[in-house]
Amino acid sequence: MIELKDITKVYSLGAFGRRKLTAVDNVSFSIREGRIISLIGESGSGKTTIGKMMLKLIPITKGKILFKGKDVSSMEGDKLKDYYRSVQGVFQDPFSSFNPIFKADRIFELVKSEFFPKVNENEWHKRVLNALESVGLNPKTVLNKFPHQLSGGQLQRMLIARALLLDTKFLVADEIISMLDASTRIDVLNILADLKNEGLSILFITHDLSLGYYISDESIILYRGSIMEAGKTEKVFNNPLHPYTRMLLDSVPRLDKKWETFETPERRSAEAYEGMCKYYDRCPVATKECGIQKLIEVEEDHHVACWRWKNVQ
Ligand SMILES: Nc1ncnc2c1ncn2[C@@H]1O[C@H](COP(=O)(O)OP(=O)(O)OP(=O)(O)O)[C@@H](O)[C@H]1O
Repeated sequence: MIELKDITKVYSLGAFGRRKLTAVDNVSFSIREGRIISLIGESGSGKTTIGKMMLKLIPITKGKILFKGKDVSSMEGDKLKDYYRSVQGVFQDPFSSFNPIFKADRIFELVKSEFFPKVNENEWHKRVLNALESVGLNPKTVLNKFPHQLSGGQLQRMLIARALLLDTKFLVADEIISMLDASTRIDVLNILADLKNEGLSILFITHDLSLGYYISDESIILYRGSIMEAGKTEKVFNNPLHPYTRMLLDSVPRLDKKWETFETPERRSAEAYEGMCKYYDRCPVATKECGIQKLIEVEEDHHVACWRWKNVQ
């Protein structure tokens, strides 16, 4: 349904934009209907940049994004509007998506005036009630309230309801539960799982491995803008073959284990990894032969960007 082909994003930095930063480097993946893919990586690995390019919030430097086979970058006017009926995003901080001086349900009125001006008020009200109920919200508790009178979890669910009003087929969910407390997190995760069962596809952006494992069919592990490992979630998590994925999984705190210090390999110097694998400076199994790595299929539905994957213990 949505396909990223060799996507690269280079940001210009500094006063005259002379310094360049490659935030996303030749990334390709696709998401089919009714699937959840987790995009997992530490801060700065390029997750949000990928989500923003998919939502056309920032331009792509190189590569293509196809939605149902059509190039997204050339969409304008009515075609772009159609795209936004199908593809929507929900972001980490629900408070920043609401204007504090207006009631929170104004987000629904804006959807109506922008996308459904001809739908009559009664019909629209019914649609809003349905959307709220499908994300587990009682309309009486959330309608007619200002954002500060609602909790982060309620606001986040209202944003998901807003996306549903648009008949969304694909949702970019960028760290949407990081700011919620544990019990609300599970509620929102379960809502996403229900929506997936109804055919919604989701790019679930997270730095939290356990959330990715809990919810997704497939997982992509990103490091410095490149995919290190990707595949079916069970394969990536139960048989991690990239040293970076191993390191990430080893650093997840476990309830049955007390904290202990790990020996981290000494970092190699930054110059030493010019033309080398992106993980070269931290990798415990790296050798001087580790050039720029491409994804290799190591088994069905499991790809790893490490030629030494057999040496990863
Ligand atoms: N507008 C921008 N201009 C310049 N550099 C940017 C811009 N936006 C992001 N970056 C840089 O691009 C890299 C990737 O950022 P991005 O926000 O995509 O990462 P992330 O994995 O989503 O991180 P986080 O989990 O902290 O949100 C980072 O080094 C960041 O500093």
